[in-house]
Amino acid sequence: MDRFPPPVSGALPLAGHLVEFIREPVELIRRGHREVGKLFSLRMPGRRAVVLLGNEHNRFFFAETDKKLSIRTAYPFFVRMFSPEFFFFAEMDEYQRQRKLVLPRFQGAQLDGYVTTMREETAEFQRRLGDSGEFDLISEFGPLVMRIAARCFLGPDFGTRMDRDFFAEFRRFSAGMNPVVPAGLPLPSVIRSNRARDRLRAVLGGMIRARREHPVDPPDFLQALAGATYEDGTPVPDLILINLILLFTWAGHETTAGHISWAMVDLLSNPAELARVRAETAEGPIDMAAVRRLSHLDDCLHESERLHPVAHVLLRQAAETFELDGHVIPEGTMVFAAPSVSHRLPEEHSHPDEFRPSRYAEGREGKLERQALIGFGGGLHRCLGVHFAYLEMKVVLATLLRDYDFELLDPDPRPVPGPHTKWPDSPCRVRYTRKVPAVV
Ligand code: HEM
Repeated sequence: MDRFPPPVSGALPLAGHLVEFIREPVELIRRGHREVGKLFSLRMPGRRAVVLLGNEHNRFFFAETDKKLSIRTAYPFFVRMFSPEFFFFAEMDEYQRQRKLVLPRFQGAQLDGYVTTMREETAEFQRRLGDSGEFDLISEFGPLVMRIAARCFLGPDFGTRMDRDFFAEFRRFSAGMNPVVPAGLPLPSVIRSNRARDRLRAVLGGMIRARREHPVDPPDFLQALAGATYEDGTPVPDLILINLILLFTWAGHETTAGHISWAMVDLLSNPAELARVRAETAEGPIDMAAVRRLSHLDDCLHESERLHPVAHVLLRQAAETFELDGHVIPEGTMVFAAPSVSHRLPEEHSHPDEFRPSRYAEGREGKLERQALIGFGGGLHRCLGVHFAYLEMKVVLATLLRDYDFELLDPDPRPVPGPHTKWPDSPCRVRYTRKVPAVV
């Protein structure tokens, strides 16, 4: 097929680009851009693969999702972790039905209810930190984010039902995600993940049944799900409800912990920007009204999303053969978008490698810069938890930066190698000293 997009160099005889993709996907895609441009191919054993870069191609990628490009068949490991006919693995009608159940819980005033939990968990985190010391960002932010998600989605009593095992169990479940190896391969990590999934399902099922027998008022996230029906009044099967809770806890924990860690690194490496954020957080408790005023922190978080998108590649599969830029993309081809590379194209972002939150300032240019960000995806499947994640990152960072002085002990960390979520590689430690008495 000579109209297939040209390949990047470096394919090995049998493995093609697979080994390099597993080790350093971002470097490989950057080289593809340098050598070929914004549309090129990778050689993967037994599969065709192409990479799309830049704003125009990103628009195509999201606009054609569920049309020429399928998200349903793109992440096969997801079916094993959850189930067929669940969320974006389901037919469009069923996906929309399930999405409508939860969308309101992540919008508008509903989000305000999570702020109290986020503040309480951050205060508890600070109690554990004490007045001074050192910590590795991802090792500490990981459990903090997990606790926040568990309490927001499972309620205050999740700890008594799950105890510390919940976190270990959840990590085992999550470690079964592997975007590269074939879904059916019985790797030890996959077997452990399946067992953890089954145990988590049993506990979550018990919690849902308990809420039906003993409802809480006002209803929280779990209560709302326990009593949920579809629009036509049909009850929602328990397996769908359980999977939704697993999905939200899973989809948000490594990603959010990674993003907060990068934001911390970026702010501590840019004292002038940090000073502006501190000025916004100087007074009073970090409640919803305060969060709404944190516009510079918001810009900084967007800049960290641009420079270090933790979901560094997104995947679709060609649902039919189509033409793009004069090339032919056959049905079945894996199609990648790569925020990690697109976000730093010099022709689309000025000073692409510099931390410049002012690029999002009011006005047309600032708006265009924001629209070019795809760290949370785009179109219909844009991250359902984006507002939750931004809220959480603001509450945690604003509180910590208000109350502590930090120093970055491992400057300029590299992203963790490999195909998974790209957080800063350890060690990435900070030293901290409390500067004000706690305000809770
Ligand atoms: C910094 C944190 C996060 C990042 C970077 C992130 C990133 C993403 C991205 C890139 C997608 C689109 C995937 C694709 O198009 O292939 C996505 C989808 C999704 N995310 Fe997030 N996410 C984050 C936090 C969260 C949180 C906190 C939740 C839930 C509470 C969540 C739930 C979801 C769900 C349910 C989808 C699927 C949406 C759909 O297909 O309709 N995410 N996320």
